[in-house]
Amino acid sequence: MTRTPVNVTVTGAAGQIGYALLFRIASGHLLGSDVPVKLRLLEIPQGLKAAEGTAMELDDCAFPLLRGIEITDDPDVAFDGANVALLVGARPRTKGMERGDLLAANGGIFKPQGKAINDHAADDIKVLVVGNPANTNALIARSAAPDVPAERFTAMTRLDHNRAISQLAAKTGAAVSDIKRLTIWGNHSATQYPDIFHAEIAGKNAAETVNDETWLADTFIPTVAKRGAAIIEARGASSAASAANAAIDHVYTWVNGTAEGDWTSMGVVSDGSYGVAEGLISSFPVTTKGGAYEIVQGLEINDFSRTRIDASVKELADERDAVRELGLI
Ligand SMILES: NC(=O)C1=CN([C@@H]2O[C@H](COP(=O)(O)OP(=O)(O)OC[C@H]3O[C@@H](n4cnc5c(N)ncnc54)[C@H](O)[C@@H]3O)[C@@H](O)[C@H]2O)C=CC1
Ligand SMILES: O=C([O-])CC(=O)C(=O)O
Repeated sequence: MTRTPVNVTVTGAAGQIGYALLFRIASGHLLGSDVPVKLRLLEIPQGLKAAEGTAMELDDCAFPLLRGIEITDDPDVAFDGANVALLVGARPRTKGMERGDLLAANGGIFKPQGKAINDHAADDIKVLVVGNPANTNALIARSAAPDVPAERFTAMTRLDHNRAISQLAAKTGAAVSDIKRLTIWGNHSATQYPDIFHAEIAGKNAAETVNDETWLADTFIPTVAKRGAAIIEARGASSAASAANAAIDHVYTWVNGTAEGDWTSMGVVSDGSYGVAEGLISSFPVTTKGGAYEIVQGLEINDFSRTRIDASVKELADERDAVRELGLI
């Protein structure tokens, strides 16, 4: 049977994450090894030539699942009929730029993109925002798309989730595949909270297995939360391949489901669960099935976790207030 290709739009396609991401989408890792895709690459005018170069390389791979590539600097064209949108392109913070300036600059990108998604995307559109500040950029895009169900806008905390699993595996000597039910709460920023109190290592509670609150507070949490900065320091450039890998994992899990007994972390619109103000796009533990996700309910939150979740959610609320003041939402 010939399947209809899925339209996948990638913004910031000529950037470093784009370069690591596009080949894996085209080879079937985003949606599945039997799902053909059509790529739409959105860039700013200065990025179009480099995007064309990447498209030439994609052609040269002769990927059987890749059914077309279109390159444009027009969001209305890029999101026309889009089923999946990966919003990677963002304005990086430059020297002397205040946080408010960064939010304003990104508002100029994510507001029109949200509107273009609202007006042109397919009814089943799923959006992943990677570009930083990812949670608040997702909030801006979502607010500009009132006709799209709010739960279709998500922000990426899967890289943090994967980083936390890897750190926990290294600490305990466990295999990565033995670690389940880890949670990233809050913002994709240094305030994020990687929570191992509900995690399991080979079926045993992770916090009890580790049994070392000093390591948890002073090593594990800051290592995961500041990993992005450590990569920049070491590599001289921000995480690209691991970020692309996490974007693939995020969408693949959203579309294809979490394993029985496990969950993942996604930045999703809060319904008020766990005291996170309704409407904020915050990271939660979620299960996915049939292309939809649900926030895991009923987890007991201890004092150690509560303080840290609250701090990260407060930062999200502050960012929301700042973009509201700027008229972006
Ligand atoms: N959520 C997460 O876990 C992570 C997020 N990031 C973020 O992802 C973003 C992209 O990172 P890189 O690829 O390394 O950056 P990059 O600077 O290499 O590429 C960004 C690309 O976006 C393009 N762009 C800028 N404005 C655009 C617009 N309005 N429409 C379309 N394209 C536009 C630029 O021309 C550039 O080609 C950054 O904001 C970075 O901070 C990076 C790592 C992890
Ligand atoms: O810190 C950055 O700029 C990139 C990022 O989001 C990460 O690696 O987590």
